[in-house]
Amino acid sequence: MDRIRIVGGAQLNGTIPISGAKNAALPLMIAGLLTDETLILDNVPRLADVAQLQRILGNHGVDIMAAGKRPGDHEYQGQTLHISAKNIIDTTAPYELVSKMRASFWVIAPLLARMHQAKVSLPGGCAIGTRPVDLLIMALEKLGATLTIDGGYVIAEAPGGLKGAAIEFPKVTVSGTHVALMAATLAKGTTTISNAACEPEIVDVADCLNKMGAKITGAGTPRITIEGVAKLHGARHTVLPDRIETGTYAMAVAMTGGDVQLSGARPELLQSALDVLTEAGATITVNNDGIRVTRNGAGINPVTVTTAPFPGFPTDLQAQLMALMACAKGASHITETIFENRFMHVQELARFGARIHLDGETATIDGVAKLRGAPVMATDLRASVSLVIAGLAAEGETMVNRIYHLDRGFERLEEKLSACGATIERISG
Ligand SMILES: CC(=O)N[C@H]1[C@@H](OP(=O)(O)OP(=O)(O)OC[C@H]2O[C@@H](n3ccc(=O)[nH]c3=O)[C@H](O)[C@@H]2O)O[C@H](CO)[C@@H](O)[C@@H]1O
Ligand SMILES: C=C(OP(=O)(O)O)C(=O)O
Repeated sequence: MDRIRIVGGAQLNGTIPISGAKNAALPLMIAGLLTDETLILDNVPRLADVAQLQRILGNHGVDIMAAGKRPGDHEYQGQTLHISAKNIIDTTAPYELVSKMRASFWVIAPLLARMHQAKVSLPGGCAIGTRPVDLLIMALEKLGATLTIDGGYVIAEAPGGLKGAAIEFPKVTVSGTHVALMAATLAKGTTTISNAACEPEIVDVADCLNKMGAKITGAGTPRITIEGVAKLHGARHTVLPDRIETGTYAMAVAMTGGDVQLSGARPELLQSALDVLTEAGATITVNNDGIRVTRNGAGINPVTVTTAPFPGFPTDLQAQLMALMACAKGASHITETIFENRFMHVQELARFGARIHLDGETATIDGVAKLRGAPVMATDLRASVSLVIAGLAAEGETMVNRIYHLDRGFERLEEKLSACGATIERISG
């Protein structure tokens, strides 16, 4: 199994290009199932999750052509995918494929909307909580589908097609909103989604669906309205920049000190995190090319932060913030409200000498003057990268084991960080 070796202590200085967002690219690829014409997606990141979804879509009969750099592209352009679901040959998404990645479960929505049937294994994904799919099932039932669970599979049927309905989510759910949105585009009549997730990735998917001929208004607000159409067509769409990757590198710079340009980043996608970083003592400047993060000399101020759905502080940056606060001048408090078990990084950060006390959903972090490198490993994506950040700031050598999760969500992590002066390398085997 691959590992990442880091020798910490150096400041980060230079430019980091921000990739397309994993959490937008995945539902956008899935939306390709809604049409028999070709959907072209630009700026798709090269990630293990994207490759895995290509396999899953391939199993349904989808043709995917990947093109790399084109003349005129700058060095770090993401890949372009041509997704053609002309013939869907299989409406089953098997356990072996779906269990590796949570978002793959969402294929249930377009399959049901277009083919009126789907059999999809219950999902896997990051181990950060129980992560049920009851609200996704509720939304599809509201749209007139019949769903049963048998042998670990959700079997969904809507023989006469889906019908528009009023869907109200009792809690904000990104997955529920994606599924309801995609399914409703081809339903007969009008659907309203209340208490919808407002995450930028939902807006990106809605924008793409509208380019494909869907009639969606209100995406980015808690109330989305979808007027169903009989057919969607092909379109071309560019995946928005990854706000979690942006926030992760911003926190890395805040922790090590230095001066880094996050090229292509969009500040409005992570304002709450940028505000927290400013409070912590980093200087954030917005310019034409993205966001510049600097921290010179001064120490890190402690903060009190609670994760919340967008536009609140994202749960996907909670672990990284905790790494940063491990070196703050005083006690910080971080409360996780989205996932009940997203603290797997606490015991690993302790290996660096971090002092973190967990009480229910709140972690108290007593900052220490210096972290020291250590062998560590993590069981989820953002926890893994929090260990990389801690390793960059720690004195001495850190070995991050079991880096499979990192490859799911961070494109060319070692390359981007070494270009800014970090000593970081992948050790294969
Ligand atoms: C691929 C992707 O985009 N993943 C993101 C997505 O995950 P995901 O879409 O899985 O997260 P949700 O917003 O759906 O989950 C939020 C909360 O609702 C609960 N819930 C969800 C569905 C359901 O049927 N029943 C239920 O109880 C979940 O357990 C969780 O406690 O949004 C999360 C919250 O911003 C992010 O951390 C993930 O990175
Ligand atoms: C939790 C995440 O991914 P997933 O929902 O695919 O597990 C994530 O992107 O941080």
